[in-house]
Order: sequence, then structure tokens, then C-alpha cells
Amino acid sequence: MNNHLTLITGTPETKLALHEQLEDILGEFIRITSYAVDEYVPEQLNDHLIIFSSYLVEEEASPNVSPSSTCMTARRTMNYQHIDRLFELEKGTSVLCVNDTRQMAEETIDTLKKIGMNHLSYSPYYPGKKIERNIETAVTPGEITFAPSSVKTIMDIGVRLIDITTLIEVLDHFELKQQLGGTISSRYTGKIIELSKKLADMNRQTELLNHHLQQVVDGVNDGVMAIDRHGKVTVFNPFIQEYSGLSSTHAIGRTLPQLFKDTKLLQFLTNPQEEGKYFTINGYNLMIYRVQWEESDNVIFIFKNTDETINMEKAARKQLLKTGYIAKHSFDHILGTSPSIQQTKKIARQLASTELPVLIQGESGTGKELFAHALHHHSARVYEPFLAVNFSALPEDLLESELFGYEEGSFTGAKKGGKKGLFEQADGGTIFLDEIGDISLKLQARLLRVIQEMEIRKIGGTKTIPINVRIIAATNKHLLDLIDKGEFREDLYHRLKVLFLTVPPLRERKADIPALVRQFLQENQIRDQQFDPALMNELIRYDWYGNIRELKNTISYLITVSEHPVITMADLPGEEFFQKPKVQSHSVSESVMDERLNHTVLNVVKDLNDSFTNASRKKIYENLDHSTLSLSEQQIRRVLDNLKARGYVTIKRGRSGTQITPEGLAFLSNS
Ligand SMILES: Nc1ncnc2c1ncn2[C@@H]1O[C@H](COP(=O)(O)OP(=O)(O)OP(=O)(O)O)[C@@H](O)[C@H]1O
Repeated sequence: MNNHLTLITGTPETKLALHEQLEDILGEFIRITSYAVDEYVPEQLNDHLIIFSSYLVEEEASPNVSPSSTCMTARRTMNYQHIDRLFELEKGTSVLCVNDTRQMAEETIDTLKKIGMNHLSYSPYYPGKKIERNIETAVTPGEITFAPSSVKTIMDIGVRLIDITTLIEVLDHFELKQQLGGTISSRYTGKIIELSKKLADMNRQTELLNHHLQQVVDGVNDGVMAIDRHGKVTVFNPFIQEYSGLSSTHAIGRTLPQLFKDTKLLQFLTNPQEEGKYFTINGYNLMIYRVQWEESDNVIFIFKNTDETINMEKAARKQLLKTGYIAKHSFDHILGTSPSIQQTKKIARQLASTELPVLIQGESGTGKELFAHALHHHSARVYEPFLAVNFSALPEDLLESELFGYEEGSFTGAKKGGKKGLFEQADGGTIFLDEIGDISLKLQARLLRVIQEMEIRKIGGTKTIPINVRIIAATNKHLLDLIDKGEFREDLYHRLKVLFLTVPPLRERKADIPALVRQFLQENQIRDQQFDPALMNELIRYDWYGNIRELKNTISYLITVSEHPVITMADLPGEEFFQKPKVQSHSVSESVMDERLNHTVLNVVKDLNDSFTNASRKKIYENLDHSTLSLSEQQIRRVLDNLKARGYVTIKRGRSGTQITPEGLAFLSNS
């Protein structure tokens, strides 16, 4: 017998694939020659066995075959090696199954279904078939050229191979069945097993993933419900079961109107325009959010229990308290019934509710920090962090990294992973910049940028991080003086002093001293000791240049040193214990209210205006009669600020300088 076989296929691709398959199995025993109709087929074919790859090819090529040859048309099956690609397509996707004839296309669909590729919705497509424009994906066993141009994706699952029954027939023909039958069928079964394993692995992975996702959804602290594009519920986690009183087995697969009867709720759930709304369902106060992705028809609803959220916020607050990032004091902790402290508290309460920066001014120990705490405590940011930075306590370099944080490796000793700065940590809350008058010009520039842009850049970092922080600053220094001396930036001053609060010194509210003394005694006392009224009078009489802090320290001292049942004057420490009054460089600022000063300076301004001379500070200084009133340029500046605040002058930069207003003229003529 002539051990010669001719394979005839349609396309060169099929020729290659089938030739390889036959060569692989029979190559050792049979010589195989292959032709593709699309390329070339000899006029005369007279091999012992001719195999056509399909009926179409048979039709075309059979005239070339000699009548003495045996012909066979191969039955073909999927190439299992590539079939798993179909799992890349989502369940329910509509696909065109493309092949060269209707019969082949339908056959391919049939085979795909038989081998379990049931997750897709197939439509046969072949040359001459009307194009279904809405279908964007084509699947084809190596017949890419027949796919319509309207599809976006073509998935080639590889040329279909000759199936086992045809192979056995070929072996039969050459009487090789005994010799090779077992090998072929075991190879063939091996391939099938490989595919089943692949499919099983994939299924297992999908199952694992689903299981994992289910665990995530079930473990979420909120109710989660999802619906698919047909409006049917696909996810219904335990929390939503609790809120709705419905079981997931009942809910899954049902539509929303079948589950929810409340019309307002149903309206919200079915209206894609609304993103979130508040509802009370079965006694639960719930905020429901809708989440929808553009590329998916699924909708997810998150049901947040607002009572729980508030409790969580409280817990978070407790956590913050542990870390110290919290405003510990409220206005109730600020003692004092004197009119001045009452007035300050009243103003502070009004400032608290705004989002604007506040500058707190006052002598050392007057309670500025206490006010900063209270401002945060009474603001909408109460549940957010409150961070205090004391600029006099930290060295410059440390301050910068503390405030803005740094990236890993930005300097020697930088922590691995970098560090978050205080501004970032205070995000959403308040940052209290204490002793702002002590900060260097370099840091002032950085701070100004942060306040202006409301974003920070870490040391060594390139990206900017947006922040949402309210700024409260405090100082016991005269910032205007520092500005005069060029030690404080005027632009930063104005940014910080959008709102301001002045905390009065204790000597201006002596009426508060007894209550403060009683409070500090109560806080510190271990033994039951009396307080000599004469001592109380002495404490009231004293001027307390260190303010409340000094009073508090004194009480602690008295309690510690006194060994008697009554604390008396004899227990008071020596004079050196007490803070001395600061040398007042601000005699003028105190006497700014002095009408005499206002009058004199305003008169000079008027004279300069009348003579069309630029009323600059320098000119005013030169024109003052220093024998009766000697003022420095800085002092003049303060008087001018005061006049401006009263509306008596306008101050402009450059040539126009200071101009007296009609109100200023009226003031001069009335005084
Ligand atoms: N009105 C008040 N009632 C009770 N305690 C007060 C009051 N004012 C201040 N204190 C106490 O006095 C001490 C000093 O207050 P605080 O630190 O707020 O002052 P400060 O003005 O910020 O001082 P510094 O300028 O030195 O930073 C604190 O122990 C504070 O609790």
C-alpha cells in the first residue's frame, strides 16, 4: 500500500495547523503532503488517501482528485489549547460565532456548547449573513477574515483540529489502528483532561474569588445591596438583612419593587440622579448612598447606620484623646465672671463657629491656649483632630519636619517610610500655632504658602498634598512691632489675623481671682486646709504679671509648703518668686487711645495734605514738634493705624501717602 496522504484545506492557516496535527500523530508512518485551495492545488491528485478539511473544500477540490483515490472529509473539533480564552469574556456577553459557512458557524456553536462554553450568547455569522451591529465581539476558530468590520474585538480560538473519529478512520485506512490507536486516543484524552483541569482550576479560582468577595461584603460594617442590569438583586449582605428584615435568600434574584414597599425609598433607589438620601427604615436611621460605575450596569447601594456612625465618631474621639490630638477644654473650663472675660468668651463663641483663621493675642499665661482649645471644641470640627505646635519649644529644623513631614530618605536619619507632618495629621481639624511670634522668617514664608494654597509639600517630596485645616495662632508678642523691625511678615500677619481675640491680663480682671484660687486649691489639695482671708486679699491686690499661670503656680507652691491647717501669708514665697512687670516698650500703644496723640498726628497729616506734601511716616516724623511730643516712626505708625481704624485717615502706599478724611477733619474741629 502506498503510505501517502494528501491534505487539502481552504486557507494556508488551516493547512499549517492540520498538517502539524497529522504530522505529530502519523508522521512516523505516513508521508503527508498538504495544499490550501487559497494557495495552490495541483491539477491531478492521485494519492491513496485525500483528506479535505471541510465540505466546502471538498466541493472545490474534488474535481482535481483522481477517481482511484479514497477521499475523506474531516470532522473537526475545537482546539482545546486556546478555548480558555473565552473565559475572558463576561458571562452573558453576546458574540458572533464566525465561520466560512452557515453550517460551519452553527456547528462551531454546537461544539462550543457541548464542551461547556455555555456562558456566552452565540449568534452564527458567515459571509452573506446580515450584520448584527449591536454585537461587538466575534469568536472564530481561525477564520478571522470572515469577521465583519463592525466588531471591535475578534477572539481567535485557533483553527479547529481533526477530531478523533476521523483520525481513527485514517489509521484504519492505513491499517495502523492496532499499532497507533491506543497512543492516539490516550494523547487525545490527555488533551481533554488537560482542558478539564484548566477549566476546573479556573472555576475554583472564580469560586475562591467569589467566596472572598462575599466575605468582604459580609464583613463590611454597612448594609450593601447590589442590583444587576436587569434590576435584580445580586448582593444582600447581613447588615441590610437586619435593616430591611428580609433574608438574602428571599432578596437575591428579586427586583426592588418586589422587596421594598415604601414609595419614597423605592423612588430613591430607582432614580439614578440621586446619590444619597436619609431614611428611617424599621427604626434604623440610615443614610443610603448610590454607587454606580460608568462602565458597569450594576448599581450598589450602601446603607450607613447614622447612629452607629455617631458612636464611631465618639470612639474615634476617645482614640484621639489618647493620642493627645484633641481639644481638651471647652468654654466651661475658662473660669471668670468679670465683665472683660465674659466679653472675651462671648466674642470667642462667635468666632468658634466660623472657618476663618483666628489670632489670639494676650500676655503670657492669660489662657490663650485654653481659648484655642475652646474655639475648636465649639466648632464644626469638634470630632476632628486638634493639634498644637509650640514654636518657641522646638528648634527650627525639627519644626519644619514636624509641621510638613518628610519623604523617606530626604535627610540622614529620616524615618523609613517618611513621616506625616502635623498639618497633614490635623487634616479636617484645627492646628494651633502657639507662640507664632517666635518663628523664623524662613518658616514664615513656608507657612504663608501653606495657608494661601491650603496644600503642603513634604520635605524631599515632589507632590503637593491638599489639606483642610483651620488655623488658630497665638502670641504674646506685639507682631506689629516685629513687622516694623522686619522680623515678621506683614502678609502672614494679615492671613492669620482674619479674626482676632484679645485675652485680658489678670490684673485687669481681679474679680476673677477668688474663683480661680478656689479652683486651683480644689485641683491640688490633698489635705483639708483653710485659706486665710488676708492671704486671699493679698493675692487679689497683687498684679500677677505672669497672669493665671503664675497664680496657679503660686497656689501649688502654697499647698506644697504649708504645713498648717490654715494657709497664711507667712507661707508666701519671697519676692524673687514672682514675675516682674515687663519693661513696657509700648507706652505709646497703651496711650494710643490718648486723644492728644491722635490729635497731634492728625494735625500734622492735615498740614502735609494742605501743602500737597506726601504724608509718609517719615514726613510726619520730621514735621512733629518733638519738644512737646517725641514719637518714633514705629510709634507714629501705631497712631496712624488707630486713626485709620477710626476712619479718620486713609493710608495708601507710594505718593499719595496718608490722607485725612472728612471724619478726621470733623474730629479735629470738635476737639
Ligand atoms: N480662665 C481660666 N480659668 C481657669 N484656668 C485658666 C484660665 N486661663 C488660664 N488658665 C490656666 O492657666 C494656665 C496658662 O494658660 P494658657 O497656657 O492657656 O496661657 P497662654 O496664654 O497660652 O500662655 P503662653 O502665652 O505662655 O503660652 C493653664 O494652666 C490654664 O489652664
